[in-house]
Amino acid sequence: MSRWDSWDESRVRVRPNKRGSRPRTKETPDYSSAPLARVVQVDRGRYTCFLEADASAPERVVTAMRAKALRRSPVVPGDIVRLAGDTSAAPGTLARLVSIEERRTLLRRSADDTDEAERVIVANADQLLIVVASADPEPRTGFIDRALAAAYDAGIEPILLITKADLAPDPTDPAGLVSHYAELDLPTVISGHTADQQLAAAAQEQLRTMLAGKVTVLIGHSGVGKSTMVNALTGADRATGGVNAVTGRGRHTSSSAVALRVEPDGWVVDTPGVRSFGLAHVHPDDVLAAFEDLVEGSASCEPGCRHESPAGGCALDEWVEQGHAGDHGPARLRSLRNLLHSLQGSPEDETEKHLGAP
Ligand SMILES: Nc1nc2c(ncn2[C@@H]2O[C@H](COP(=O)(O)OP(=O)(O)OP(=O)(O)O)[C@@H](O)[C@H]2O)c(=O)[nH]1
Ligand SMILES: [Zn+2]
Repeated sequence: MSRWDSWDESRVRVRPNKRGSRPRTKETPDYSSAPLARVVQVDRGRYTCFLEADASAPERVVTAMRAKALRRSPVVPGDIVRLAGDTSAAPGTLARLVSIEERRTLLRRSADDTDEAERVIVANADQLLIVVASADPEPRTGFIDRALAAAYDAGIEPILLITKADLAPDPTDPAGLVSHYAELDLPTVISGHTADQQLAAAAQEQLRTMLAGKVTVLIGHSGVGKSTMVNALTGADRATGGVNAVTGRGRHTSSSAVALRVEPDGWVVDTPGVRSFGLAHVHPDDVLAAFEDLVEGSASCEPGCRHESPAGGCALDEWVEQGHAGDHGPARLRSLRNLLHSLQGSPEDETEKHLGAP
């Protein structure tokens, strides 16, 4: 056990509050003036945190460990935390992570669909960027539907990124995905290589605009082009599949999510170990809530309706037939049912085979 693990929070001396007014016990020190930081990576009990510039220091990346009092509190990338102790970021220093701010959103997954024990992937995300390739590998709507359901459940805005449009016969609607999701109000970006194997600039600019000021989580199967896009947007030098094929070694040094900055004020979170979602924790009503044009129609559903069919007591079919959701109502209901159906399917392989792994 390191000395950090045995650090007793109750014995930490805290400087007297300047205002001198707030009561404080030695069991619960007041950390409300400790600097806030964003957790960008978690690796075996070490938390890499990003601190904005303040009066005393420029922006910096600080490594922290959890204070004893937080030993049972999960801390995930995207968490906003307070740091005490040495926050200088000088080599060899460790700060103490002393509190976790309330999370605005939580992107979770279940270990599998029958396991209710859910796991948090990322905190405080605003957007989920669902990345699929036009081809190589072929896109699967089941994967997209599951990701959409997870996003709606978490209250996170989904965006669809279709890569490798250069490999598609119709680059304006690669793999027919644009028309397939036409009823969903799903912002969609289409990207591809130009003739000289460079990423088309237009898609990068479009994404850059959508990512500004937001925390955006990327999810997609191996090889769809996530690293290629992340590198282009962040300037980060993350290994890509191509490089990897040359070295023949597994490319991920860590399977944990990592947040990278998109200048000037956006963040992308890459989730190398997560390729799909178990959705056991997602309730149909949380998915329905994202369908603002349909949700009102559920007022006449049987209590506890899972919105599967009129036979099951669902009032949505009648509502849509009566035209309440407009011309697109029937198609929207079909989209909703696709997503709800995906809640029952089994999750795809969540573990990823690393290139070069035995
Ligand atoms: N033709 C084409 N190839 C692309 C495009 N974007 C990426 N690629 C290639 O697809 C391969 C995989 O890209 P990566 O960025 O490593 O994919 P990834 O999603 O990060 O894959 P993992 O790291 O395994 O999860 C690389 O050889 C890229 O050069 C594209 O728009 N068009
Ligand atoms: Zn219903």
